[in-house]
Amino acid sequence: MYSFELDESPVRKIVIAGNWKMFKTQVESQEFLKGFLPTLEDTPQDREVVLCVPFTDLNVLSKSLHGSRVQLGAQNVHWEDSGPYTGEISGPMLQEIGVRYVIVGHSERRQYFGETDETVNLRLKAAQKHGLIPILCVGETKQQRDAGETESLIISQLETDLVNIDQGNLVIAYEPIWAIGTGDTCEASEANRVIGVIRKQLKNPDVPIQYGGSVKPNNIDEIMAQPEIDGVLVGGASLEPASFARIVNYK
Ligand SMILES: O=C(CO)COP(=O)(O)O
Repeated sequence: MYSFELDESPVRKIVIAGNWKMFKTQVESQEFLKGFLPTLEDTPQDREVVLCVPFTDLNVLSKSLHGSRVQLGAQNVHWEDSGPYTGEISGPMLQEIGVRYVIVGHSERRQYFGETDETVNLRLKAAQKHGLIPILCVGETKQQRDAGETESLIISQLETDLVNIDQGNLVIAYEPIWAIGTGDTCEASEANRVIGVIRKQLKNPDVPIQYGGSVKPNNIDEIMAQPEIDGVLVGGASLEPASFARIVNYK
């Protein structure tokens, strides 16, 4: 069984993505690249490296990343192509400036900005319609974990989020909310187990599934050694060139 999985797994893409959240002005983003881009010289080619940056940084980074191996990502996308939606950004706007990935349904959007599984589903469809690869975030709170609801919660998120979504053009990130920004990383073996549960829910078992939540230079090697984990979505540790470089260049 295990060797069967090993034979099958090379088709799964490895995606190492930084989520800058609401950090870095344009000037700061350029400073970051000066330190970060030179560290990618020996990074194995089979790893996709992505930076998901604030909307205001996208245009300038699109130019600075041109010719580099780093893919540009946004952190949200609206479901309409255009319209009276103050404060929102659409798929065509992202696509036109060279954005390749977009985070959808991050727990901070769900928690602070009223994102629901229904709106997550609409945003996923819009991303795919415009040739963007969505990174769908799912994960449980501490309370849900303590109540033994981790699996049922994630299964219910996926059921709604993935209605009519092309699973050939998708990344999923398992981000337990209690592990985000807390330094309280989920045990690598437990993240591996939950990601296995997620994979069983999918029609396409080759969807890359990342782990996110307090990923750091000192735990990346153990996380990436897990057979089910196809990459990471990194918050705080993606803000410093040296720490994100160590993560991207995991052993
Ligand atoms: O939310 C996250 C990535 O999307 C994780 O954030 P931290 O890596 O800062 O815990």
